[in-house]
Amino acid sequence: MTTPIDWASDDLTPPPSGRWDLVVVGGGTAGIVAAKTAARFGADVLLVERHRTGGDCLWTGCVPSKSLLAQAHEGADFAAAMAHVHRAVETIEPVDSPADLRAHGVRVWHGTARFTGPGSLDLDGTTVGFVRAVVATGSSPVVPPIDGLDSVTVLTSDTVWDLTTRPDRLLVVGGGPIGCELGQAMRRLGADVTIVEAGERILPREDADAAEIITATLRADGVRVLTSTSLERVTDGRALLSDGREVPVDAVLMAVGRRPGTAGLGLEAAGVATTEHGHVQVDDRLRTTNRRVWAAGDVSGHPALTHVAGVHGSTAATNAVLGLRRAAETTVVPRVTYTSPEVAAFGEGGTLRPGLRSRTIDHHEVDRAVTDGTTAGFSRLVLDRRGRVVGATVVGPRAGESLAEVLLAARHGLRARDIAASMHPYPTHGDGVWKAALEDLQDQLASARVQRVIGWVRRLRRRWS
Ligand SMILES: Cc1cc2nc3c(=O)[nH]c(=O)nc-3n(C[C@H](O)[C@H](O)[C@H](O)COP(=O)(O)OP(=O)(O)OC[C@H]3O[C@@H](n4cnc5c(N)ncnc54)[C@H](O)[C@@H]3O)c2cc1C
Ligand SMILES: NC(=O)c1ccc[n+]([C@@H]2O[C@H](COP(=O)([O-])OP(=O)(O)OC[C@H]3O[C@@H](n4cnc5c(N)ncnc54)[C@H](O)[C@@H]3O)[C@@H](O)[C@H]2O)c1
Repeated sequence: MTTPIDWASDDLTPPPSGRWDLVVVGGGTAGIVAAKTAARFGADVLLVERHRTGGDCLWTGCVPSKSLLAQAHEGADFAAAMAHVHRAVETIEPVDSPADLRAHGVRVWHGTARFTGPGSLDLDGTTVGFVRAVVATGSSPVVPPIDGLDSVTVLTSDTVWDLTTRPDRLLVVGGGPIGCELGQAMRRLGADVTIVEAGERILPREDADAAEIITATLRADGVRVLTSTSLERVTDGRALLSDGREVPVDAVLMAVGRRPGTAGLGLEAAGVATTEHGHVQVDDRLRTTNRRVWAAGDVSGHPALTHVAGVHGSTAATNAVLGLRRAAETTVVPRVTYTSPEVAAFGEGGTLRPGLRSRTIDHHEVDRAVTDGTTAGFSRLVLDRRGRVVGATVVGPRAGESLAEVLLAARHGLRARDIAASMHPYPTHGDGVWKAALEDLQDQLASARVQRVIGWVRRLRRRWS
């Protein structure tokens, strides 16, 4: 996406080689939130961004993908959909702009940062010192070497937004959130789409029942979903798959995961260690092996999600500037795949650990799903022995929104009966979660112990009256 960034002349002049309270490397969600948080605490903050502030989420991730999906679900044509994508990015861009960072008291510099020591950075030839630093350099798509790939158009989530015409036949490699979202969007925009997933099912992080519904929906849309399959090579415009199948293709979209952004960052010079997967190694407070350096966002190995990057960016900056010891949130971390229907989940799920129970409401029992004709889905709560909410999966329209109350409940140790006790508007999709909580409450009430107490109270009342 080529929308230019409005850098001020100040952003293009290297900052004075002084010592900053906090230097933030990377101007994506994690870096922006870290820098603004630190500036709010009165720190002298320098943010260094080598490409464009806003990072992956704004330019190549959440914003364009959700814009494309919205248009695809409406049945727009490709050109109109892409025009909407670009408008949405331009509309949101000012919130992440250098101007907005400056308005928050952050000094912004457009250039590349590289650590030269435990308290110093090289900024394209200028050395600056720091008391503390936050690494927020994000991640980038992995493109595995595959024979003949250079004979077709190879797309990633970085480049797909530059397309001006729709590829007629698209092979998507990888059935994770990117492959499913973009695969469904491109199919609904008219492309012939095949998704090949090496694992036994798509969306491997999600509940198997959720993955089954998304597989069925994609197939109903006309997407070829091939699991336990990978791309072997490309010859003469045909993709040769591991199951022996040949699929004609115009373009291949690589969606097989991401690589943390640590190359050329000079982390060794700073004494910042990385994990075996190449992420910056952080402790539970997001501090690296250099006590003056913190890390947040995709580069840290925590789930690669914008809300995680933002919340952790704030935690890292707060710990760095104020010397607090706040632990990074890792338990109540929601994730949503924005296919139609959406898959929203957090916490415990899948095969349940001993002591946990689940309550599932099929959306055939949710009146709003019936009225809207969107019954492919379910709401599932996972509860501990005391009935506290420790996980959930919702599959359905706007499932991400249905998750909000469950997240609040989990964060505050509330029980299913607390959700059951709060009146919900009728008819909404949120009825699925409410009904799951009510069902659990009714089962508790039906237990022998509770029935004995109820019988005793009844007999007592009869005697008194
Ligand atoms: C297609 C797609 C859809 C997505 N959809 C969602 C979604 O719906 N919801 C969700 O929660 N998440 C989504 N994500 C994930 C989300 O975009 C990322 O988790 C989030 O943007 C990560 O933010 P970050 O700040 O860690 O990194 P980034 O946004 O990648 O920012 C890192 C920045 O650091 C800069 N940088 C790197 N090295 C240097 C250096 N040496 N010097 C200076 N600057 C440097 C880069 O230029 C970049 O701007 C999606 C991702 C993709 C690809
Ligand atoms: N809605 C959202 O929140 C959203 C949307 C898109 C991306 N994201 C973030 O971006 C991250 C990256 O997404 P992603 O989908 O690229 O990666 P991913 O790691 O989540 O999924 C990659 C998929 O590709 C499969 N795979 C790996 N190698 C393969 C091969 N050679 N052939 C076929 N299949 C192969 C994996 O089994 C996996 O299912 C996500 O983990 C997520 O955190 C979030």
